[in-house]
Amino acid sequence: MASIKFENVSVDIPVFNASNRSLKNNVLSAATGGQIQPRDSGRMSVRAIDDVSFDLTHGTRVGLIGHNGAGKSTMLRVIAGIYAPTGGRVSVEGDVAPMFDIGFGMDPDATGWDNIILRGMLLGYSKREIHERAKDIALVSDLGEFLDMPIRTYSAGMATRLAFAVSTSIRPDILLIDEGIGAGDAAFIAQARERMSRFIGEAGLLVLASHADDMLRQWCQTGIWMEHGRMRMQGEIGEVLAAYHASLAQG
Ligand SMILES: Nc1ncnc2c1ncn2[C@@H]1O[C@H](COP(=O)(O)OP(=O)(O)OP(=O)(O)O)[C@@H](O)[C@H]1O
Repeated sequence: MASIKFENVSVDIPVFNASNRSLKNNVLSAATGGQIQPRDSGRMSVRAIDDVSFDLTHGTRVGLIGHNGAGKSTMLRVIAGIYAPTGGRVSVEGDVAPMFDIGFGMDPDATGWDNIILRGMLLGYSKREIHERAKDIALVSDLGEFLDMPIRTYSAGMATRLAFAVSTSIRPDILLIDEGIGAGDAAFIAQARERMSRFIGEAGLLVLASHADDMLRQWCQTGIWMEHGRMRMQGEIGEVLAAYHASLAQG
């Protein structure tokens, strides 16, 4: 059974080359971003997540809502184990498939075929399993003979196709999606959306960070509204979106 539990989780990201001079005292009133804090010896850090607690259980499809820099992507990275929390506790049960950081686990000098194996193993396949699936994945990517070429020769859209084909070949317990599916032409996006819908249906738990209301309403039943790294509201997706938009309208 898939589950994600955050207990008073905070994430501070140190920033080493920020200019103190450009940071105004009223920076917290800015509409975007996390909370910028001075650290010892003049260094700065951004509190991207601030004391967040929630409990997501199997069958939940939750949308992360909020302004630019509110902490949505950071939250997904913490769930994926890419960032460790600097405070609090995170427990995640189940296999996680992150559909972002699309170049993660890809080697630009290796061929498309080799990258299918590399990324597949990074997502938890055994060597044998990924070799068995490589042909199907290649078909989905629709990259034909380009699969014999190093992926540094691919366009951004072609690399996305490959990463997407590998990522959606697993059956995840937990699926993490950040915003749009990435670069691609209309035909690919249509195919990707269809494949994604099926993929979402198979996952035990979905966390989707997005600014697109239609996507959030279509795929999520509940929402978490983030503001400057804090959780402002959790509830039924329509209610959370309405409250979020009402706050934007007030300025
Ligand atoms: N690598 C990093 N170095 C420094 N600060 C970072 C880093 N990654 C994120 N942040 C900061 O953490 C805060 C939260 O960022 P995050 O990417 O989680 O926001 P978001 O809600 O996903 O935003 P968006 O909707 O624009 O994608 C922001 O203030 C951002 O500047």
